Amino acid sequence: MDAITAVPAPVNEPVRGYAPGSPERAGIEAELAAMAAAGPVELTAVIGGAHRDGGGEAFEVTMPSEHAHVLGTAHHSTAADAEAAIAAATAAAPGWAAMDFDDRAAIFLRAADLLAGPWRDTLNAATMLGQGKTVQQAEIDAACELIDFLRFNVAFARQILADQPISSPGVWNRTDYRPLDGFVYAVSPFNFTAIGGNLATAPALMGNTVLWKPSPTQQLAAHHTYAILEAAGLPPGVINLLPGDGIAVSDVALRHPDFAGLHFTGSTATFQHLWRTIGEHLTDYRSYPRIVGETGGKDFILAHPSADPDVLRTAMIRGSFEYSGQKCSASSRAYVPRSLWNTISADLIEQTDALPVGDVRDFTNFTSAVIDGRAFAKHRDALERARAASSTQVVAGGTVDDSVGWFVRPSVIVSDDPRNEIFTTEYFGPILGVYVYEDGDFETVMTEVDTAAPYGLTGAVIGDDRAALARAQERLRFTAGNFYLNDKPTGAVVGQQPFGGARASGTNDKAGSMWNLIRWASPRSIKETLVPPTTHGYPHMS
Ligand SMILES: NC(=O)c1ccc[n+]([C@@H]2O[C@H](COP(=O)([O-])OP(=O)(O)OC[C@H]3O[C@@H](n4cnc5c(N)ncnc54)[C@H](O)[C@@H]3O)[C@@H](O)[C@H]2O)c1
Ligand SMILES: N[C@@H](CCC=O)C(=O)O
Repeated sequence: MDAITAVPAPVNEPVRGYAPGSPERAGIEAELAAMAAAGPVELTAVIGGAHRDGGGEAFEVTMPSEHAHVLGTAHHSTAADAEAAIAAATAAAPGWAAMDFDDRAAIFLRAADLLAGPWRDTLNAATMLGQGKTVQQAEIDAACELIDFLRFNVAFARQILADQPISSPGVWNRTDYRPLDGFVYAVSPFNFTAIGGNLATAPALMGNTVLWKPSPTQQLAAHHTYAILEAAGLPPGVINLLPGDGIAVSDVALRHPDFAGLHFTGSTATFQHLWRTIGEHLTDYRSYPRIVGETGGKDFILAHPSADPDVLRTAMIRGSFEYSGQKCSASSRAYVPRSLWNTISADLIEQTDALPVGDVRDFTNFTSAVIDGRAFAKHRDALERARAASSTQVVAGGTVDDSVGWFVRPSVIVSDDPRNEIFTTEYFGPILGVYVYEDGDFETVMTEVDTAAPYGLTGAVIGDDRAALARAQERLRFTAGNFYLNDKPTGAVVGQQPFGGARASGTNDKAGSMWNLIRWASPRSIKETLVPPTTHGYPHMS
C-alpha cells in the first residue's frame, strides 16, 4: 500500500515568448541548426531497457516543410518485438507496482524538471522539425503541456490515493488502488508530443507497465521524450517503446491474456477498429480491458449577432489555422450571422491570404506544412471538390504546393448548404467552412451546430449578449466536451480546462485530470474487523 504524503503543488509551466534577442530564442535557434544538420538519427525501439532496432521494414522521419530532409530512421516493430515488450512489461510489473507511490512520482516530477530545463530545447526542436510546429506551437505542446501533464498527474494521483472510505466502529476500511491486472497499450497520434508522453506515463504513474506505440511521424520527438524518462530514472520494462505503424503490435497485444487497457488518441476510425478488435478477443483476456480513447472532431465557432467582429475574426484565424488546423480542437466550421459576415469577411479573407506559411526555422511564419503526403493529398482533394461544386465557394487560400514541403494554404470555404461535407467531415487541416445564417435564426442554427457532425469535442460561442451565451451553453450542452465562450476552441491548459469530448470524439476521460488516472487503477476494498465476533448467533434468535 502506498504511503500518502503531500506532493508539490503543481503550477502551469510559463510559456516562453521566443522574441528576437531573447535568450530562449538563441537557445532554440542553435538547437534547431544542430539537429537539422546532424543527419538522420537512429530511432530505436526500447524493450526492457534495451535499445534495439525493431525487426520490421525501415521508415524515415522527414521534415514536413522539406520532405527530402531525413531527420531519423526507424523500423516498424514486429510481432516478435511485441512479444518481447509484453514479456519485459510483465517482468517489470511486480517491482513497479510494489514501489512506493512517492518513488514512482519522483521519477515523473524529475522528468518534468529536466524537460523544463536542460531538455526543453531538444524536445521543442524535435517537435518543430519532425512535426512542423512553429516555436509557439511547439512550446505550448512539447514543453509546457507535457511538463504540466507530468506535474499535475502526480497531484491528481495523490488526490485519488487519499480518497478512502469511512469506517464504522470496530472496523477499519481501506481502498487499495491497485494497477490493472496486466499491461496497458498506449497508442498516440502525430500531432502532440505532450499527448504521446501523457498516454504512456499516466498509466505508469498509477503503477502499470506499458507498451507505447507512437505515430511514425512523431517518432523523433517520442525518441527524445523516452530519453528524458530514462534520464529521470524510469526503470527498464516499465514503458516499452515500439516504433512503427502498430499493426503487428496490435495483432499480438490485443489478443494477449495480459492485455488490460488501451490508452488511445487518434482518429475515430482507428479507435473504432481497435475497439472492435478488442471486442472480438474479449474471452481471451484475464480481465475486462479499460478502453480510453480521445478521437476526432468537427469543432465549431458559433457567432451571435452581438459578437465583437475583431474577437470573432481572431478566433477564426487562430482557432482554424494555428498548426495548420492539425489539432483535434481546431475550428473547421463557423456559423456567422449575415450582418457580421458583411462586416468581417473582407478582413478575414485578406488576413487569411496574408498569413506567412513556410519553414518552422523562419520564425516569421504563422504556420508550416501539413504532416505528410497522405494528409496533403486529402486536403488537396477536398479543396478540388469544393472548387468544383456549385454549393461551395473557396474565398481564401485554396492552393497547395508539394514541390519542397507538404504546403496547403489556409483556406476559407463558404457554403449555403449546411450539410455540405465541409460542415460534417474532419479533414484535420487548414480548411474552415463558413455557413452564413440570417441574424434572426440563432436558435435554428444551434440545431445545425448540434446535429451536422457526429462529433462532440470542442466548440466556441462568440457574443456579447449574456442571455444568448447562456442559451447556447444550455442548447449545446452535449455538442462539445470543451466549450469556450469568447475564445477560440483550441489551447486547453492542463488543470484549467481538462480535455476531451464524447459522441464520436471519444470516451471523454479528460486527459490531464483525475478522471483519466482513475481508469488506470483497479481499486480493492479492504475491511479489517478489529475485534471479530466469536459466536454466530444474532439477537432475534434469542
Ligand atoms: N481528442 C483528442 O484529444 C485528440 C488529440 C489529438 C488528435 N486527435 C485525433 O487524431 C487524429 C489525427 O492523428 P493521427 O493522424 O495520428 O491519427 P491515426 O488514427 O491515423 O493514428 C493514431 C495512432 O494510431 C496508430 N494506428 C493506426 N492503426 C493502428 C493499428 N491497427 N494498431 C495500432 N496502432 C495503429 C497510428 O500509427 C498512430 O500511432 C485526428 O482525427 C484528431 O482529431 C484527437
Ligand atoms: N488539447 C489541445 C488539442 C489536442 C488535440 O490535438 C487543445 O486544446 O488545443
